[in-house]
Amino acid sequence: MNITDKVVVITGGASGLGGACVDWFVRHGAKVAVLDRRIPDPTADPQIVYLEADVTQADSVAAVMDKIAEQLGEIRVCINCAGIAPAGKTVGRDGALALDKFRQVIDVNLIGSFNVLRLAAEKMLALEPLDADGARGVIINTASVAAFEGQIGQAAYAASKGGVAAMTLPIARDLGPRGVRVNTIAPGVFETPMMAGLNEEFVKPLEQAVQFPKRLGRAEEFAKLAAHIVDNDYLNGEVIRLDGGIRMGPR
Ligand SMILES: NC(=O)C1=CN([C@@H]2O[C@H](COP(=O)(O)OP(=O)(O)OC[C@H]3O[C@@H](n4cnc5c(N)ncnc54)[C@H](O)[C@@H]3O)[C@@H](O)[C@H]2O)C=CC1
Ligand SMILES: C[C@]12CCC(=O)C=C1CC[C@@H]1[C@@H]2C(=O)C[C@@]2(C)[C@H]1CC[C@]2(O)C(=O)C=O
Repeated sequence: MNITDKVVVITGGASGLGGACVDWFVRHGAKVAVLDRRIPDPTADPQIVYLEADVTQADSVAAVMDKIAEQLGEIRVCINCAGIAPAGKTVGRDGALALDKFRQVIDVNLIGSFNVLRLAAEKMLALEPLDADGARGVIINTASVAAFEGQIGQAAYAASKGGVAAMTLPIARDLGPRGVRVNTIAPGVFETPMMAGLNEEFVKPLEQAVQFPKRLGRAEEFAKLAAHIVDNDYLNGEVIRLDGGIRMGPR
């Protein structure tokens, strides 16, 4: 799908990987709406529509989708980047991990992604196809290499991202017959505010664990893959690692 003039909804677009997608898609002629629970100064870029919502909330996300369709037009692309990555061992110094902490990570990363994509897909399915194949839209989710190699303290995070990876194919099967493709990117370790604040002592070994190039991923590299997924009409139902070949160890 050519992205020029297409409406692209990006969750978590106020920061990091989502923010890089916002920049990339705006630069390449898309109309971008950001859905985030934390909105930057809305006057900063008049080309972008910022809407505040929590991805876990059914009603407010539905209202935001209506508003985007009203303000920008036909929603053709949805990129789910909103997520959280708190760590917590199953049984730590203070005892068993609080169930609410585990639930919150599943709620934001897994249920939040599904909530957004189901409502975006509903909008896409109501649109006319764009080409002879019957293409109506594209959905991109963000998992993590933790879906496959969760580290110590990442039971909740790995479970949430494993869920995102696992739901990719069945959702592609649900929506494919009606012209919507669904793919997931599983990033390795990227330089974003989520990683900011980690000192050299933590970052160096992570960089060394990457096969090549020996550095953290750049957010723009994530955006480039998202753009390729949108552009390549034959890519569907796939989970794509973007990780420089890293395989995470236990810690
Ligand atoms: N940075 C990294 O190394 C990696 C990140 N990821 C995943 O990529 C995605 C983006 O991560 P980063 O850009 O690094 O993080 P980030 O912390 O820079 O950005 C996350 C954004 O999501 C928003 N957000 C969080 N919870 C929300 C909610 N309930 N409703 C609406 N918005 C919400 C935040 O406000 C923030 O703007 C996340 O899903 C993360 O798990 C996956 C693998 C590696
Ligand atoms: C980079 C990690 C793992 C992959 C992912 O999906 C999200 C991440 C952001 C938080 C990082 C994750 C990681 O690799 C371990 C660290 C760096 C984590 C923040 C603290 C962390 O657990 C650590 O410092 C380990 O030494």
